[in-house]
Amino acid sequence: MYKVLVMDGVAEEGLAPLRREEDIEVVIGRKMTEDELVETIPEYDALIVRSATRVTRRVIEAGVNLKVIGRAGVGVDNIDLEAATTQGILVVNAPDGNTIAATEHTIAMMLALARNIPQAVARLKEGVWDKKAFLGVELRDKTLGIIGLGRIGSAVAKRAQALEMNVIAYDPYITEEKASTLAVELVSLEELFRRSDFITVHLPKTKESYHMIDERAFAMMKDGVRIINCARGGIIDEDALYQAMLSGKVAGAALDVFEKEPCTDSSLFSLPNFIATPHLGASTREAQLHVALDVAEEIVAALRGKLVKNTVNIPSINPQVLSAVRPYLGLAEKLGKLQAQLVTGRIRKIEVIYSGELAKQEVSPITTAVVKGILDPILQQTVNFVNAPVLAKNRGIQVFQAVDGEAEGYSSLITVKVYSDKVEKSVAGTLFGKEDPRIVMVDGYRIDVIPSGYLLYVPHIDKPRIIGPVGVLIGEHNINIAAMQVGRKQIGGRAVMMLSVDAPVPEETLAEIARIEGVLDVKMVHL
Ligand SMILES: NC(=O)c1ccc[n+]([C@@H]2O[C@H](COP(=O)([O-])OP(=O)(O)OC[C@H]3O[C@@H](n4cnc5c(N)ncnc54)[C@H](O)[C@@H]3O)[C@@H](O)[C@H]2O)c1
Ligand SMILES: O=C(O)[C@H](O)COP(=O)(O)O
Repeated sequence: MYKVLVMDGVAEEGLAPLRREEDIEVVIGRKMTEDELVETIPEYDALIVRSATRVTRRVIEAGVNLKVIGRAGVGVDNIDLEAATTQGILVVNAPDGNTIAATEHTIAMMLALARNIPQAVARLKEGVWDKKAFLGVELRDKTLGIIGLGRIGSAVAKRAQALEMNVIAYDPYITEEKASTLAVELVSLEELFRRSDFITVHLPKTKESYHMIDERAFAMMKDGVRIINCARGGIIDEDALYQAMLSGKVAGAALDVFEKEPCTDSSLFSLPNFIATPHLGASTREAQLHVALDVAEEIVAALRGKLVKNTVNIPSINPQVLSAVRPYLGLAEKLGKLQAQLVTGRIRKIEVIYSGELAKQEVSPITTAVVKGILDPILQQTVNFVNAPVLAKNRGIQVFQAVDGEAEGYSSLITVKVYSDKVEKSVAGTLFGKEDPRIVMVDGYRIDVIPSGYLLYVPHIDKPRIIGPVGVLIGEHNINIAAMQVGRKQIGGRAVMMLSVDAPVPEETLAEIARIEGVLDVKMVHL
């Protein structure tokens, strides 16, 4: 008998796929503290949550019988994925079921903001019939700037166009073709800030997007801009938003999400032109039914050992193919991740070339691992071995796989070429022995680097007074250099330097390195 614990008020009707299984018992859990959950979890085989329950490392480590954790929704920021993976627990989510709900909530927030609806309702309920205080603005002919043109951003664009708004977007990870099928003009972030009357964010919270809308960003915006966030708290700097609203720069803001949730006290609440909802984006009957059904089906499949579509942390591949290619999957993903950090511009094409022994194998899971590595840092949606090719296709990225007999002296070689609208970059890797991964080539230059931790990539001109000064600058910041590799093709020509460092090199130091004469570029990479 399997036991499934369902938390956070996941929709009952959506649990039907679990309830109809005779050997699955469904238990609806009440709100619990971490300690209580740690005490409760050992008897369960599966756990289903929304965003309220924090599935911490302690909870996961206590879940000695846990096989799968299901998130009835998109964001898995409340689940310690690393702990789950280490523990061999599958994490699944339901990324599509609440797209429309979040989209419609965004449109509702935009209209409520434009027409002061929440404020007018509140005043009327106080018994005041005040028409003068709530003069609104129309959406027609206004410019809506969408940051993040994924599932929700695209759906918001369509609806805003129906409201006769001009839609522009910033999303450096989608192609022009994808944007043009939506009839959306892709612009730089600065241009979006300068041109938009309304700005809405629909991207994941990442290191890159954290406080993306800050004091500097507000300064670039039009006077009287209106801001909406139905994505994740923290993308907008709430203190900077407060100041920008106080000064009148921002005419109104609507937040569904906050940096700290639940948020019941904020300086923003004192501003009359600020409206908010308590993370209601996904809270429609339809969305809750869809996400619950999706996740319940996934849990049944996972408990039966069947193929699971929306895995967050573990690949789902045919076991026979997996055992042949498994040793290369980690390397392939790292090569993809490396490319994602080295390439600038919109990626159009990924080419994975297999040489040597590997060319005789069924290599498509390895290609998928490369694509996963490239898309993973970019997308909020879980990228896994099942959906990575579809996600690449949907984003207009072509993926090619080829074999080539020439393995440059290695028993097997994986070469990953990425073509963007700005650059063409090639990296290659191999396994030393059975499972010792190495990056052995960058842009045709031979190197030998372990793909792990922090790497500093410095293409330069092969001449004296480059390697030393780079080392000195890093050393001055007390950062230890663990290894260094230099590859060149001819004396005095172009060369690449790859340093393994024990900590990230600060931005200012990267700028100093870039200023060394003969240094052509500098990039910090984390693998
Ligand atoms: N309020 C809610 O209840 C609710 C409901 C559902 C989803 N969400 C949130 O909405 C957001 C969007 O969800 P989605 O399903 O559309 O995700 P998605 O993965 O389909 O789309 C995210 C988009 O953001 C883009 N992106 C990534 N980093 C970027 C960056 N630095 N700058 C610009 N664009 C960037 C990606 O290219 C992608 O197109 C997520 O944060 C998700 O957690 C909130
Ligand atoms: O990530 C999500 O799916 C949304 O933020 C919704 O979260 P919720 O299920 O807690 O409403």
